[in-house]
Amino acid sequence: MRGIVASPLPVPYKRNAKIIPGLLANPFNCHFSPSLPSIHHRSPPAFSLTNVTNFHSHIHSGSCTFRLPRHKPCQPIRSLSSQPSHRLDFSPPGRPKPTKSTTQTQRLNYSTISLASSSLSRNHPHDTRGLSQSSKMAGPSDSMRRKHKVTVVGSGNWGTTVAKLVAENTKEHSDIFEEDVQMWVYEENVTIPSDSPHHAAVGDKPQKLTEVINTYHENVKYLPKIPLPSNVVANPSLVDAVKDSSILIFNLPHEFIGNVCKQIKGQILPYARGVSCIKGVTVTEDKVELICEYISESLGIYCGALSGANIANEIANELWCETTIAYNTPPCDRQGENGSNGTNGEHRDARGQISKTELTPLPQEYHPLDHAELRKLFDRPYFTVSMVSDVVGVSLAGALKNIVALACGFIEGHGWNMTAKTAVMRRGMLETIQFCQEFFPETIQEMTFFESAGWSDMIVSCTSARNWRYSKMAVERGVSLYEVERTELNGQKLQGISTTKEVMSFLKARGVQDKYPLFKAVEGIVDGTFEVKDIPVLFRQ
Ligand SMILES: NC(=O)c1ccc[n+]([C@@H]2O[C@H](COP(=O)([O-])OP(=O)(O)OC[C@H]3O[C@@H](n4cnc5c(N)ncnc54)[C@H](O)[C@@H]3O)[C@@H](O)[C@H]2O)c1
Ligand SMILES: O=P(O)(O)OC[C@H](O)CO
Repeated sequence: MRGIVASPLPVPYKRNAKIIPGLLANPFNCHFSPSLPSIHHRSPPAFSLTNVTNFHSHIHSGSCTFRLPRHKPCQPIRSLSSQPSHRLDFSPPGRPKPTKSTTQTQRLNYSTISLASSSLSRNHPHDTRGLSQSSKMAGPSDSMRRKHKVTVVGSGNWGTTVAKLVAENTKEHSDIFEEDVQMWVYEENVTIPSDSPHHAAVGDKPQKLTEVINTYHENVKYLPKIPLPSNVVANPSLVDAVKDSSILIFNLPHEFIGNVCKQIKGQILPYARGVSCIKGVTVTEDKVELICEYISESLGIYCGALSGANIANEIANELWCETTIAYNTPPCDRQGENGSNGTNGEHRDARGQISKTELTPLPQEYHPLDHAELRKLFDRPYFTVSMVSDVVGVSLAGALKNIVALACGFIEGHGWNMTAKTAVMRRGMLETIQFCQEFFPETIQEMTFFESAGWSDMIVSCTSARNWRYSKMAVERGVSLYEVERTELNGQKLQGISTTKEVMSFLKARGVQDKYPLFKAVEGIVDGTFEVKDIPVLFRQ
């Protein structure tokens, strides 16, 4: 995996302006209402950046219509009731509807186009209909089943927040999960802040972060002032933290995942399953890989992806939001009615191909692990989980929005406001979708961009998350992003710079960087070869 080699952002972000050619116009006309009570569509929207003209969107009440470019044939408009699979599922704050609702199942089926051949349907990796029921009918009774042990690998701002909510759920579902949740902490010495109630006990004497967490049940450095459940167990040993865990939740800045995987390869249960909450990509020479795929291949396990419009501090304070989990239960984890696993360890990768990684089936003595169980692990009254199958859309939307968030910070730091930012968000989303279509055409499902992992994350990231906030600050202060990260973030990481560098190095290796003018401009601004003031020029070409 390539390291992060972003050169420091030169002070002014301006001189030597280079005009970058060719932002493309837009592919679809979209009308939508904020409440989206129904959707009428002519066909799944085509988001291609080619053949596109006159993008415009406006809000009106009552419906959302995707209009294809004129030359494309349209199917008859069907009402929501006759086409529930396209329905956007808005659960109100509080407990979500039962997992196996018709809507949910049918919506999941929409995300199956590339693999939905009849010969595959029996072990269709995306089809979860009735799975829990059959799983529960088969094999040992629930009370006899082995519980899943859960480890969160990472303990930053988001890692600690996810450990908190997962630990609340393991307690609540202690029939399925072991109550204690291991949380691997990259050990460091911390000083307890003077305004903390724990300060009096130790003063300014440096303490080990793991000991502080386990004593005071608070991550004073990365998630201060949030009480953690006592069943979150901080562990400074990575190998010990993952030992015997059947569920591994990866949650650390993406630049560290390579080293983590190296350390735990061969040290985990062969049938462990993963969920990556990491927003980023890995690039090796001219190959781009999803983080969850990288984890799968490095460790020989299946790994899904969690991503959404999620500001850790808000969720830690139990302010409601939603998220998206993409998980394709491997066929070998589906227990048949006779209690036997469905197949050998074959499963499909993010490109829809048979994966080179042969999985070890999850033993039947365990509770099955599918959408229903994952929802039990992650869903909270303040954290509504939507389960989908599109790992590509969920992973890449989560990674690429960080590039766009930097652009929006630059824009605002320059003095422009919300209207300019929405223009940049729109362009950024088009390039994101183009990227997915160009490099993962086999499996990408455009409806994913209407999940929390899609547009919602784009909006929140460009208006209130760290990559936006600190790139704005860097421009306002005329200092580099690295400088701001070092002085303002107290050890937290901005994922946008490294993602920009990695994505651009991949695009350049392919010779297609000019097809992504906004991404290219962000790299130019970071490197000092493009001026923020010239961003509008991109929109005129
Ligand atoms: N913070 C959020 O609001 C949020 C929300 C959603 C997703 N995410 C994503 O979650 C992932 C994790 O981010 P975060 O916010 O928890 O992290 P963070 O930026 O808050 O913290 C940095 C973490 O990296 C660890 N670290 C430092 N050096 C390390 C090393 N050499 N090896 C391993 N770990 C090291 C630190 O101990 C710390 O836990 C990122 O991909 C991020 O984009 C973050
Ligand atoms: O704070 P950021 O910029 O890392 O973004 C946090 C989340 O990804 C927003 O959904």
